[in-house]
Amino acid sequence: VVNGEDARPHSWPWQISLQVKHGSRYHHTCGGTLIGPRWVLTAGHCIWPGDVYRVVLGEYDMSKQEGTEQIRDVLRIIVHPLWDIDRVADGNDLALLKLDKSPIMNDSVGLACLPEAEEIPSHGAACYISGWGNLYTHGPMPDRLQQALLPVVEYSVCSRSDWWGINVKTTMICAGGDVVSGCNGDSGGPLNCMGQDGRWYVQGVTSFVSSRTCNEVKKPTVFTRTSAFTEWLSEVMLKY
Ligand SMILES: CC(C)C[C@H](NC(=O)C(F)(F)F)C(=O)N[C@@H](C)C(=O)Nc1ccc(C(F)(F)F)cc1
Repeated sequence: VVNGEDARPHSWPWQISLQVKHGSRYHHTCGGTLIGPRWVLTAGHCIWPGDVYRVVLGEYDMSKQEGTEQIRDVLRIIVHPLWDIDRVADGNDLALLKLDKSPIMNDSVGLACLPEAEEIPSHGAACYISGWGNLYTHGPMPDRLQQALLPVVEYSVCSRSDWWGINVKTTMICAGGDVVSGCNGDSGGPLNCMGQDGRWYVQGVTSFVSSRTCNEVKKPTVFTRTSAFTEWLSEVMLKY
């Protein structure tokens, strides 16, 4: 997250760290969101065939053992059937991870809400990105979870030719801009928007930023819009 701030510890209890095994060690590769007792939502582009993953919940400061961390193995990975790394602009950048067993729900680990089908956060909606992604383009990863309030950019603006043009679809949400943005390593994490009921909804899954720089003017961060995939999400979680 570029130009964000340290989140208050465990204030986004559904935020997870997706970690990939390299040799004998695991390291953070993407964010994700706990949306069911045994289900984590992340980005399709976070998943590489053959890699071994684990999920760390209740994480805050990556440099410390805080006693709130819970580690789970990934039993099954379902990537959206239409996701294609060579067609990023087509969207569908989603994957569901089934955990070997549910984490213990407590003050540090909890569920995010999924929005209703086709619910679009209004332009004024308060949406926060959260993640351990780079603090700036080619910059360092933070130790502590970062957050930033990202203004939602209407599709009519985001799809202008000098903005994302035809690379943004209505199954995506644009938010942020040239000051605050997501950055590499935030992939798969949530765009947290507060609903009328005062609950937090995961309206987006961090998908892409400009390949030139994370916070580029007229290239807001692009999220997969979860309310466009409610049927697929519920089908998968019911079936597997
Ligand atoms: C691996 C990528 C598919 C996703 C990767 N995502 C991220 O770094 C994050 F954290 F913002 F989610 C990214 O934006 N990386 C930059 C370097 C990139 O490739 N951006 C990008 C790729 C394709 C398009 C498109 F859609 F226009 F084809 C736009 C931006």
